[in-house]
Amino acid sequence: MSTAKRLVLSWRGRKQSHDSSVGRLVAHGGSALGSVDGHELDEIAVVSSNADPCHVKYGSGPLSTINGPRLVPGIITSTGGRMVGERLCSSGTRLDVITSPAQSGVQASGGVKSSNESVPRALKSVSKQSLLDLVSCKLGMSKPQKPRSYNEHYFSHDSISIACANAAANVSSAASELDLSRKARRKDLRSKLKLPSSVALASYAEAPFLGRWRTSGSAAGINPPSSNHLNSTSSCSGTERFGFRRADSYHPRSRISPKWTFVFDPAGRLCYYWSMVVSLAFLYNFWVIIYRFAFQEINRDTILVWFCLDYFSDFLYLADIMFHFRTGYLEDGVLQTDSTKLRQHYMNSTTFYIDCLCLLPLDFLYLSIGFNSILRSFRLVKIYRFWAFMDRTERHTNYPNLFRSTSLIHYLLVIFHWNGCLFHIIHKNNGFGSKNWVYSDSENADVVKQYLQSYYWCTLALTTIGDLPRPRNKGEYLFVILQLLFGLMLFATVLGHVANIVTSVSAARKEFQAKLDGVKTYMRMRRVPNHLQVKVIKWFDYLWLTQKCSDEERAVSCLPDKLKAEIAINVHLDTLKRVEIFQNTEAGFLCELVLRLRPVLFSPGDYICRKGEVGKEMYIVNRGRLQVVADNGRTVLATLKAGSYFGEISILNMGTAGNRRTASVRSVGYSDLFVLSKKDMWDVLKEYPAARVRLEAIAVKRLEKYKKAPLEKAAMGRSQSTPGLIESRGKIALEDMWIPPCLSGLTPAYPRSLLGSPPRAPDSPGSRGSRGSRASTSSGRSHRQTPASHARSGTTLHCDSMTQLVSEAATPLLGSHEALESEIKRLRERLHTVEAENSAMSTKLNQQQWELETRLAEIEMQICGSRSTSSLEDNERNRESII
Ligand SMILES: Nc1ncnc2c1ncn2[C@@H]1O[C@@H]2COP(=O)(O)O[C@H]2[C@H]1O
Repeated sequence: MSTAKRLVLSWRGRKQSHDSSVGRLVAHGGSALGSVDGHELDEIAVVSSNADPCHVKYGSGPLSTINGPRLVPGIITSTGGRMVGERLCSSGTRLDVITSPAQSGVQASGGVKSSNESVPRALKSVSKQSLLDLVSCKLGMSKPQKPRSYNEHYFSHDSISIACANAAANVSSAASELDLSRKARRKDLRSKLKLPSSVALASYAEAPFLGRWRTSGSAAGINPPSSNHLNSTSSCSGTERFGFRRADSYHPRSRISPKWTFVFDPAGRLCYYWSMVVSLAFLYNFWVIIYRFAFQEINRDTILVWFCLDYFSDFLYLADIMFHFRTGYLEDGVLQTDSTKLRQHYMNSTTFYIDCLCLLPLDFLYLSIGFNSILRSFRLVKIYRFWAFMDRTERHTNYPNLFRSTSLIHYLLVIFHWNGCLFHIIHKNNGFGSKNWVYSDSENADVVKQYLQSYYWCTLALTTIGDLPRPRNKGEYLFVILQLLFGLMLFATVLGHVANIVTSVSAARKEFQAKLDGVKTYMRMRRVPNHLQVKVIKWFDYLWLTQKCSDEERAVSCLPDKLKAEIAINVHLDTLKRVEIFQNTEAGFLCELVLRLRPVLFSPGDYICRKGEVGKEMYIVNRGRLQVVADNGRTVLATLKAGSYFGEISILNMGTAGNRRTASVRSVGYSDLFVLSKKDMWDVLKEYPAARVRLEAIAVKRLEKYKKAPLEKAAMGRSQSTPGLIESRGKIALEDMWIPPCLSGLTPAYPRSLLGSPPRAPDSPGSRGSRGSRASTSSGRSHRQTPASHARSGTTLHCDSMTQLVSEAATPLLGSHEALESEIKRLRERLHTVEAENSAMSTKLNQQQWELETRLAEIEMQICGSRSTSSLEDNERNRESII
């Protein structure tokens, strides 16, 4: 067992026996998923896993290198302004120790590969983390990266020491403690490894870097550490996988002249453009070889030009072989970048032999048989490159049907071209005994005309249009029959392709039409009123005109969740950013929300919500105009435009009417909104208590603003009859509610106790919490309802709902006995609802409280754990002390 492997095991042992937060050991073997079975560990690196998201990079895209930077996809790598040592000193509470086989003692750290147990966790965290990164980048939340010194780039022994020294000067005493504990831990590790002190945990590898230039001077001492292969990735997007780096710039001591090296990512753009160039070279051969063979006359005057073009295309073929030597490939899903492996992989592949075959130098035969372009026919084997290029273009293009049509036409033209040239060759060689069956003036015409005549003949034959000169002998008959049969097949194939293209072009329209027809049939069957039918059809019109997909969720349903999330972020985030309520909130919070948004479309005049309804959703205006209207439906209290939001008050239970809508909102024209359900909102808020406090604070402010606005007046005018913006009077038992004495005689079923309460006495002992006038109560309420208190209080909803009950109970407008009775019934029902909600709310709050406490305890444990020294005894002591 290698020393490094022992290190792994020893760390694993420690990991099992201690809290996992103390250190995380990540083994780096040869296999993609970090299995160390059968692999020697050759590299060791220490990476802090709690780096700032924007200072942390993952394998760019889904791929990572195995032998260059050696990253398993999803493993966090240090990239940011803070070097590892610094992070270790200042904030790291968890260490990832990456080991791999000792090439010469412990050599350069080639990168990161996780141990079996750490991989799934890392992958999981990464998918979320990368989304967070995406959101952070989109929001511009990423912290500016500090310019890094050479030492900061790499976590060599020196760099760690220097970083620790630098950091020690800056960080707090707590950080220094952590620093010390880590130094002790490193010492401990060193002693376990029995390595000389000059060999640091983070060592260098002699591995190439993915898409990076490096110097040939890759002596152990000056090699950069592997983790940097992604360090210089330009953005948080993690999409750029090709870049260059001079390794001599890594280390000031380096005096070796730079020799550039690079590896191409097969999925990268560079590879794509290169395949385009090679495809052009192939196309040249594809069109020209047969043409020059059929019409050899053209060679006489232009031989030099043809030579130049031929050998230029050969040069491109040759360059393609070189290119292949430096093109990475995937092994177990991980991009290989090791030059030796790349070379071996290419040379052992069929592609290599095909590429060599393409360049078979039959040209030497020119010397004996003279110039004949058919000797270059092996160049056509390169067609595999052309097909690959076409496939990729078809996958990537935004106009697939246009591309398919163009490609089909091209294939047709090429087939006609080859067929025409073949026909001309037969004709030139005296046909099948006679030349009567071909056009007569061919002999005298110039080359271009002869070519066009042949092409024309083939077009007639292959499109089965006919009108060909009649064949005379058997050979001619046979040839023309074959031509016509081939033409038939070709025609059928082309028709099929064209039909496919046309179908896919009109697929969206057909689907839309089918939906519309279905709805129309349904409305006719159910005798839906005409005006409604017209409204529905207009809604479809708008949908079609704005090119909206009626079922956006279904459109992306086949994608994996992570991709869906990324799409959702890109589609919705801009809208969310405009919404004040979500500005300056945590990226993770937004990320969670964005995944839960559903687009909806409202027609002109539609009420999105009505005052007094139970609020179940909040809305964000993406496009369109909406009006907040008073009860009468005419008084407009506010107009909402893109970027506005509404419906938050009831779903946050902030209104005086608890979870009831405080106003009605109507769509003026077609409105394009995002809906966020109450459940989703609360699910997210559960995880982000700070965001919740903030949202509630904004909601409180908004409520106050509404109250100052005309809404208050409008609401007051009709607040006696409807739930809504009615001022809080505190919590009053139903029994204590006041009934106007004039009605008491008419209410035999009504509890007598109710009648005893003084009429709307604000200071009544029965009206707990009621103080002062309506206005003062209002301000008192808003004062009481601080976000924090609201967030913590499980009684707010109860209070609000009861307030509403009180207000409604205090309504003096009930004119008759029946009305009173029905009102009592209604109030009782509502009371039950409110009680049910209240108990559900308290359960939720209890759960939240429990979660917070647990989290707090965890963090305390972590802090204690990270301060501990590496020794077992210390950890044990810490644990005890925590307990
Ligand atoms: N005066 C107002 N100005 C703007 N928006 C309002 C006003 N009154 C109510 N709203 C919004 O309309 C929404 C109606 O439902 P909610 O009470 O849940 O939340 C309400 C607010 O978001």
